[in-house]
Amino acid sequence: MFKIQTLNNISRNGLDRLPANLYSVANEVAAPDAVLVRSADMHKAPIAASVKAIARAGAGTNNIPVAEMSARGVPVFNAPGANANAVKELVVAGMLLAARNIADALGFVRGLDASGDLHHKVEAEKKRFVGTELAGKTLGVVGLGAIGVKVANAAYALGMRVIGFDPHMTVDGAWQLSAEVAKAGSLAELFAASDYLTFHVPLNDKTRGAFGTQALELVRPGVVLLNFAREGIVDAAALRKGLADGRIGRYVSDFPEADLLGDARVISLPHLGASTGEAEENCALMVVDQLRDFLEHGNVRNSVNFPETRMARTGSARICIANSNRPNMIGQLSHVLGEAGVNIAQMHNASRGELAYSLIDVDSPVPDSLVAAIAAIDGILSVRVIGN
Ligand SMILES: NC(=O)c1ccc[n+]([C@@H]2O[C@H](COP(=O)([O-])OP(=O)(O)OC[C@H]3O[C@@H](n4cnc5c(N)ncnc54)[C@H](O)[C@@H]3O)[C@@H](O)[C@H]2O)c1
Ligand SMILES: O=C(O)[C@H](O)COP(=O)(O)O
Repeated sequence: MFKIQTLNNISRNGLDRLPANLYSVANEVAAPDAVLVRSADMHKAPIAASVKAIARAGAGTNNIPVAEMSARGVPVFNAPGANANAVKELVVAGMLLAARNIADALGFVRGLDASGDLHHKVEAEKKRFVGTELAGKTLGVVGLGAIGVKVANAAYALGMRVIGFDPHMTVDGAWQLSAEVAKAGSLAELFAASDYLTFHVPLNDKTRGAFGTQALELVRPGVVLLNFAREGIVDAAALRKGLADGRIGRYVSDFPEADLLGDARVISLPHLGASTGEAEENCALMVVDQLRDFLEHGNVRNSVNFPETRMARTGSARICIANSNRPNMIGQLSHVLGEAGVNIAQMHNASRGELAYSLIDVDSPVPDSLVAAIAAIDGILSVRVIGN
């Protein structure tokens, strides 16, 4: 029986894919085998030594101590693209909210006194909310991954000119991107050309503050800045300076900030990007399937720290080993197996950066003494036996 701890609400349809005879699922679990999480901050509390995998039912994994998990030989999974359409739709809504002054206009109507001539009040005041159209404006998209590509294509379909920047774009992403989206040679070029600017990059040491004081010098006065990625992508000081001097016309964000709540130029949503029934279900289905494949077979799909590793089972016991990616690890492993008289039926080894992962199917049961001998090899991060 595998014990799964959920740190957030996970879509029921996903959890229903965990058969009750094999899995128990709860919020509070002693010694869980795996954790299912969305945005809960896993940096704050220690992660139990029993945890063999963490599955993020969403895209961003900055709430998970991925490097620490790598050092422990624990894979972190996510659900690439599973919530991208939901975010795309909200970004389009965000551009429209800003362009047409919709939040202010709604506030005005909500505050109207129902008595008297409503029609007159509406017609007299509507000039306060005159907006602009998206068509013909230029959108700059930073990060052309699952979300950025969809946003770029949608904006083009709305009649916008679109320019994008992503130095690490995948071939799949390039196939999906409209040929009409122009490629910016640099961030500076993109900043200078954009009426609307949207970020769709993960938060990490390279992207933190990607919109900072330098960007502020380059952007068009009155630019509409959209941040549906992560709060830290937009530098706090640059944002406040840009709003104060009018360089930033509007800031539309999924991450409300306390001191900007009352600022009419700031439109904040409560981290709603992926909050649709469809996206929540897509994410949960994807990561639950990946988690099961890992726990039951050791296979790795869509991990952010482990290499893709899949091998059909031979029906015998399987040893799953994560180790530091350095010379002679396989040599030492096969030596230890040979010493224990255990024959390798088939094996698959893959590496990613500093980590390597092996699946070894063997012809006979794996004694505890062999597991201990493998674990004792210098550089072994984790070892697990399935189907003994
Ligand atoms: N608001 C929400 O609810 C919500 C929902 C989903 C994702 N997100 C955030 O959006 C991010 C992107 O999601 P995604 O599904 O598109 O991820 P993704 O991995 O498909 O795409 C990210 C893209 O950013 C690019 N990139 C990385 N560093 C870059 C840099 N320095 N400059 C330019 N491009 C760079 C990558 O090459 C990749 O193409 C997530 O990491 C997450 O933080 C937010
Ligand atoms: O990175 C993500 O997938 C989003 O930020 C969604 O977060 P959520 O699952 O907490 O809605």
